[in-house]
Amino acid sequence: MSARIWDISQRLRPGLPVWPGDTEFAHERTWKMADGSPVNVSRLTMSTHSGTHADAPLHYDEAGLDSASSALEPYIGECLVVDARGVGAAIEVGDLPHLHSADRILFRTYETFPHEAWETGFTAIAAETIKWLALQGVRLVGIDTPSIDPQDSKTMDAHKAVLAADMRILEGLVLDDVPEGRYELIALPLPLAGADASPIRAILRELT
Ligand SMILES: N[C@@H](CC(=O)c1ccccc1NC=O)C(=O)O
Ligand SMILES: [Zn+2]
Ligand SMILES: [Zn+2]
Repeated sequence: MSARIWDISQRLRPGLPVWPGDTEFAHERTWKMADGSPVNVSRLTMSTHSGTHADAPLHYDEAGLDSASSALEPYIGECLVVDARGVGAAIEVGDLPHLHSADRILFRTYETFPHEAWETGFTAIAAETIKWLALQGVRLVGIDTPSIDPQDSKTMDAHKAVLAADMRILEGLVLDDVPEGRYELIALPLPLAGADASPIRAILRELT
């Protein structure tokens, strides 16, 4: 019996809700079998932060690594899924369970993931919480909302705290069907040279 897999990735399709003002998701057929081409080929137009994605340090640090340069270790390995529903504007240190040892933490904040509409006022992560997680040895933090900072943030305090601790970030996860607990995370960024983020196919696999 193979280990159970949870797909925690948004479906990338035209109409995907994106950050206000960001690039809409689109794909266009550039070679068509219907027109006699031997194959169908398409072109994608999308934001680096479309759907479920991994921020690269370059997103919040002009001198930071791009998506093609980051080590892969943070994005694959044991993780802890934490239910943070109802905590309000930001996940505070007091909202955290006793972590034991966790290298990667994923936070669920939505009762139901808003697949069809952009939701403002989403839950962020307080910078103090990022600093505390870094002291616990956490290398990667993930969340089901579009950002670890509030939508109107101009100082990006949580991203700056991630930078100071050289942690990695996943955003736009879909955790509705995932019970709290420990899993194997596989969520690798694409080697997109020069990119500030990368779409990912994020999955959780049951630990055996
Ligand atoms: N997923 C992004 C959201 C974000 O910061 C953003 C995305 C598109 C355009 C502007 C953005 N941020 C601030 O203006 C993040 O890393 O938080
Ligand atoms: Zn992002
Ligand atoms: Zn981010």
